[in-house]
Amino acid sequence: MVSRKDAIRNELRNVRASMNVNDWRSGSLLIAEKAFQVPELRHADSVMFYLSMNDRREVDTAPLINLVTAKDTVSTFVPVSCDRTLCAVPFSKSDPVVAGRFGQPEPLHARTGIEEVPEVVIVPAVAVDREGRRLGYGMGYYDRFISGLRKKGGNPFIIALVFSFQLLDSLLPDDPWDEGLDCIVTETDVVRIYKP
Ligand SMILES: Nc1nc2c(c(=O)[nH]1)N(C=O)[C@@H](CNc1ccc(C(=O)N[C@@H](CCC(=O)O)C(=O)O)cc1)CN2
Ligand SMILES: Nc1ncnc2c1ncn2[C@@H]1O[C@H](COP(=O)(O)OP(=O)(O)OP(=O)(O)O)[C@@H](O)[C@H]1O
Repeated sequence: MVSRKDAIRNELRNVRASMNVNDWRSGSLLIAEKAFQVPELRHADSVMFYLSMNDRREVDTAPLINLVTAKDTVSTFVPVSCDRTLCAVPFSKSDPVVAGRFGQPEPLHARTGIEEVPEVVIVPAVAVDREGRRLGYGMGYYDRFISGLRKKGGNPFIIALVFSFQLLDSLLPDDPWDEGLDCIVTETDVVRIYKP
């Protein structure tokens, strides 16, 4: 049976994959500029990015990585999959990358075992809603990772980067393990989610 999450996921993945390269590139640039206006990111000392799967038209993180790392005091991390969760490994933009298990770029020389909780975590998404729910590829990697950071006592600020067609007006299904977003950035909007 196809769950409601799977149905939305399949539909939005297809729409996204059909974006033409110019719209993807210009949209990603606008999203980077907007995201860099978010104070929590602009002033962060440590940030975890994702390395985008550009063929799938995930929002390209390269322009944002350039903006954030222009200040060379910022520690930057990217995820590598370890067991059923993610590890944050230090990353510089000149580091060589290779395709991971699902085709996601990962640093060739991943230094794991870093316990630091990044102040800001930039997450990819297939779809999000205005209350901060997020759908990914459906394997729960980011949910497990973020809940693990909270168990360590961290309180990272979570920002999703999406194209505006991925920000839905209807609400996504909410499962008990879903970790909420703090902020959503599209080409046209910054949506902050207020949690009472
Ligand atoms: N760019 C990027 N990096 C990322 C993620 C991501 O969503 N995007 N991740 C987010 O978690 C983590 C990697 N996890 C991923 C999990 C599944 C798939 C994926 O494409 N799955 C296949 C199905 C694979 C299978 O069933 O064996 C698919 O959906 O087509 C990709 C990444 C960390 N790095
Ligand atoms: N904290 C957690 N502990 C144990 N299992 C979890 C946890 N979070 C998620 N899962 C499992 O992960 C699976 C996928 O969850 P979901 O469909 O919400 O993924 P997603 O948010 O779309 O994926 P991703 O986070 O990888 O981008 C679920 O079957 C769920 O049981």
